[in-house]
Amino acid sequence: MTKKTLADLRKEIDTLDDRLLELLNERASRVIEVGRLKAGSKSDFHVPSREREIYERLQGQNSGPFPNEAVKSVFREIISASLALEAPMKVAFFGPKATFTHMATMQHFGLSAELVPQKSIPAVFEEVEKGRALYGVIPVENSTEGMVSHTLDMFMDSELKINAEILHEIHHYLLSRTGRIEDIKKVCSHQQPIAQCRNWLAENLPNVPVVDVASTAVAAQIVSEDYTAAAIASELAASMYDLKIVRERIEDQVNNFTRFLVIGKKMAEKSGDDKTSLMFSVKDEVGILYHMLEPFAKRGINLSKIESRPLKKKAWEYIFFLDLMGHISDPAIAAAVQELKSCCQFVKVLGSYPRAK
Ligand SMILES: C=C(O[C@@H]1C=C(C(=O)O)C=C[C@H]1O)C(=O)O
Repeated sequence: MTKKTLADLRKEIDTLDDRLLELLNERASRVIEVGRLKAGSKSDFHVPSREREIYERLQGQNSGPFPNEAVKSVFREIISASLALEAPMKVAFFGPKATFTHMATMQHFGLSAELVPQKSIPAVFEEVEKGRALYGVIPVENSTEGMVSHTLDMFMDSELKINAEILHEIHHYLLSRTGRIEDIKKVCSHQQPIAQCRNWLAENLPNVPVVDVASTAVAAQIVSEDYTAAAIASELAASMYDLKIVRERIEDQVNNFTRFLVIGKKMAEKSGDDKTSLMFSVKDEVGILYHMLEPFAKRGINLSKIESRPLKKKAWEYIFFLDLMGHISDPAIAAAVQELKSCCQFVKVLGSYPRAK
């Protein structure tokens, strides 16, 4: 058999791409039909449980060599683009553009959703509450810096539900106009990334002043107008502000993850591998901390997090935030939450949603 030449192989790839494109258009026309049916029955356009089913089915049957992770990324974009044909989907996120929240939002919703940056966490809640966006994305905790208390506080007065969580690995990039480390006379960033890259800066740019600014995106913007400055920011900021990467992954700590929440008006459907978030305040009694955990312990329910925040309206009273494994529609969890109500002033279910992997 004669060996295929580069030209032969490229010709075959072109034919395969033609078939893929044809199939994508065939798929898109079915999605448009689904959209018409949904409009007729007034049902939800965006169905995350169906999307999950598609990813899981395809990843389960993929025999390679196309990587399984890429199956999900490719189909996320196909679904994102198809969904945009049914109805435009607006998602508000805590901006500005090129922040880690922006990257996490793109990772979750794909590139065809309309992503709208908001100036504050309360503004994200408001966009969703007023129906101007279908979902909102906000940061809730960082594996090295801890909880974003502002996000937790917002749930005290809001009826929005947590629909999903997104785990995003944080990498910091040193960016500048020239891309040359010797040109750098000043480094700008938000105080959190500065703290997370402290050792790297001390070792590599010991005599360069570090200036803290409002966000990594503001830092990137400053640097886009100053050849002697560098920003610590996301990889996305490099392309958005036309900057060069001086050094990549300069964070001191490996395994630096931020967890984001997707909020919406409805409760997410059960996926079979879910988490539930609760918020409650307890009566001021002896042994109350023991009693509030008892309903979960005796049913063998796994708690993954407990946080307390001062109840602002009253000194020395606290609100608890609890994450547990399982869905609120599971009988054991529903019973535990019911029992918790007997020792609490109030209990609010913030949402049941698929656990991020
Ligand atoms: C086509 C549908 O609508 C949307 C688009 C999907 C897709 O492209 O496969 C899947 C789920 C929905 O978010 C559907 O509900 O089946």
